[in-house]
Amino acid sequence: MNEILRPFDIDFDLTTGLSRLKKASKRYLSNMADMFYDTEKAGDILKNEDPLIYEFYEMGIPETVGDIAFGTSIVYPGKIGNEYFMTKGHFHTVLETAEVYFCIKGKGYMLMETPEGQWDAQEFAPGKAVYVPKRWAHRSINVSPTEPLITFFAFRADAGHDYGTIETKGFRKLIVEKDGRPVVIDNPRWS
Ligand SMILES: O=P(O)(O)OC[C@H]1O[C@H](O)[C@H](O)[C@@H](O)[C@@H]1O
Ligand SMILES: [Fe+2]
Repeated sequence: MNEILRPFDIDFDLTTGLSRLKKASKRYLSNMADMFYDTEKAGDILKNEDPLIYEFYEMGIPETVGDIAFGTSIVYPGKIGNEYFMTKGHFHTVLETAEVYFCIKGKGYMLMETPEGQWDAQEFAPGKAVYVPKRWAHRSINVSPTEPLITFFAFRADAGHDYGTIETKGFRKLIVEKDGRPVVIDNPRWS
């Protein structure tokens, strides 16, 4: 079906990243417990609580060529062990599709890697845009102890999400806190 949308607008609050008009999708620790490398720590936390790690908007844009999917993504502050709260991260199913993120609030990184093993981490700060080229898997990471990381994203609406690779192998690199600062380390569980 080639649905064509009418023009519309939507609000995103610059302090919370949330819209008053739409409901966000929420990911709790229980939805991604074994994506944090310290799975034992994640298990311990889950015995008492199930923290909200991030929220993002799926606007229901048709997944057709020529459409652009967009929304905000809000990663909350926190850590599992010394690994910061982050999104699951994904490749695009149509690998040859890029994405752009604009940081509205907070402090963090976009961690990226290609299937061939290149990796990169670009800093998020308010007013900075990060370009995720085609072929690069991407994960947002919030390194602030107090503030949410709020980004606005836009990508080709038919790109799709490929979670499988990241769910089974993880990213080659992790961003963790060491001596009070974020550092990039090799993922001990990557294989
Ligand atoms: O899909 P995740 O890796 O869980 O990240 C959550 C969301 O983050 C970003 O903002 C992307 O642009 C969305 O397409 C994605 O679904
Ligand atoms: Fe994406």
